Amino acid sequence: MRTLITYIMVFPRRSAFVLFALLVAGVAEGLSLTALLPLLSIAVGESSGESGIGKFMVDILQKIGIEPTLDMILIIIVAGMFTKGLILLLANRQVGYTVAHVATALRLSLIEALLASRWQYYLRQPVGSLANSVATEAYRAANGFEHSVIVLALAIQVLVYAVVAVFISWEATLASLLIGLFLLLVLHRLVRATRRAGASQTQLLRYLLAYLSDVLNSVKSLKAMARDNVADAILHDQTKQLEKATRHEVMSRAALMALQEPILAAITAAGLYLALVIWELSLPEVMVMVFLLTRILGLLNKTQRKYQQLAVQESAYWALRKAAEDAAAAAERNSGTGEPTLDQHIVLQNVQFSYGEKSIFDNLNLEIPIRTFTAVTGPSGVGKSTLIDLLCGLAEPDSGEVLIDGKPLHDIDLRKWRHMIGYVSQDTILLHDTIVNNILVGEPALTEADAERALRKAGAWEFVSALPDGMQSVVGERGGMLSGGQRQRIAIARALAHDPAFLIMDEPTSALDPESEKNICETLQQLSSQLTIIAVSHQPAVINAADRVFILSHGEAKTLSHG
Ligand SMILES: Nc1ncnc2c1ncn2[C@@H]1O[C@H](COP(=O)(O)OP(=O)(O)OP(=O)(O)O)[C@@H](O)[C@H]1O
Repeated sequence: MRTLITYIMVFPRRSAFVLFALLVAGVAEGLSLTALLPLLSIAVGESSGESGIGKFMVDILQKIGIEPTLDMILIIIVAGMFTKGLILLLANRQVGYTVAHVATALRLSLIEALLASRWQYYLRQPVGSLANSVATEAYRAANGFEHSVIVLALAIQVLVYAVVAVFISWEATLASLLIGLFLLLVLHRLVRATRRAGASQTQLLRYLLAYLSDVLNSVKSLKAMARDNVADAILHDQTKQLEKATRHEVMSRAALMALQEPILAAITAAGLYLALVIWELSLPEVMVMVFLLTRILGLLNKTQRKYQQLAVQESAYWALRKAAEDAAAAAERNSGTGEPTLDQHIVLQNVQFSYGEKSIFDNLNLEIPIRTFTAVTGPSGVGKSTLIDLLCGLAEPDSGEVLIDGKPLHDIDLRKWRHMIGYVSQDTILLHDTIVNNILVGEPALTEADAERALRKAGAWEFVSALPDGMQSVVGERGGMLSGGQRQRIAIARALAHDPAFLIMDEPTSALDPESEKNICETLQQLSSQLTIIAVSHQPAVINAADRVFILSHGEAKTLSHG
């Protein structure tokens, strides 16, 4: 029930629209069936001109100039059904479009919240379970939306039907509704069982996909050590559990379907016996009772089946919504509005930083003047990458300041500051695409001329222009058709394409041979006359090429002087 209400509150306009479409279809059906009333009134022995709803219908028909003969009434019923079919077609189309829209809206809300979340939060999210949220959960949640609107439309239809039925026989209507409610209550256990099965499917799918993506990412090393069977066993086990949950769902669904009809038949048979044998009602009266009973109960049964389907899918909606809400709660702070400039220096002043209990910097102080090449070195795990995160605003100091031209970074518009940064990560992965696309990576503001200029600056133009297809050459899977040094130059060109003022490089030469490393270092030295560079590195060649070197140790930075 909560899901149903929530869906409608989250998508009010679309729900109203779909509901309206479904109701119009229902009313069309209702109207065409109302035309049955004169027939029924004849059936119960009322002469069509005397009293009640039959007379009402006859009057209306006569007023619009239609004589209520049997053939005319039958034509109206059939025409009504055709109209209903047409309206239903339009309504279903609307439902389909809306479901697609709901899935897209849910996906986007999660993706946007995640991309806007703090880096530390983002790092903790398993990729597989995110992929699962965006793919399966959004799809299931959108189907849940469809079912909830249908449940609502059917419930309203039951109500409308009951109102019409009261005019024919209030006793039969009351009896139908009471029996219907009793049936709903008796079979509700099956709905609850389906809900539990749906919730465990949602949970298991998350685990399974999170684990699967981890395994697939490291499959080579697992295979090489013949340990893929362990992963295989775990995946096998999780898949089996998922199958079990699906079986429970299928069983409850099938049981509900299977039980509804016989119970309904038994009730109808008992009613018939009572009416005909014990109460000795007339056959036409009994016919009316049976007609209303089966119609109302049929609709109620259908409502419950749809509600059961909603119960399977609702957990996907809640899981997805929780993921999006958690990500939104962990949104990156960007309260700064200051316009960034980089005309003087970047300074870290008395910076303290820790990951939870683990202290990384106690009192970090360092200065990076503009148009210099600064190298940062230190033992593994000392906090070099963390320093870079602080400079980009991906991490915030617990105390102390990151100052850009003397302005605290938290007062500066973070996005504008990041636009001024060119970043080359430790593990740059080139896309299986052309060189130019690898440099522009879809940035609409950049042109091929920017890519060429960046390649020249990165010292890569010589080898790129010598390729048969130049910048249009495809680099292969992960850039496999280029050498390590060439890949690194493409990565540098990518970081330079938007003309950054500050170039950050994490281990720029760790995978290179001495010759390529020397070339990259020369390029960085040349570039430092135009922009500010910081490179994290263990490599002596980089340290020697830099203008200034800081060694991180014990939470502080010490300057290394060299000639
Ligand atoms: N997101 C995180 N949550 C908790 N601890 C972290 C996180 N990121 C890094 N650490 C820890 O903080 C310490 C510093 O990590 P960092 O990656 O900055 O070191 P590093 O000097 O760059 O190491 P390396 O040279 O091995 O890349 C490490 O001990 C690491 O385990």
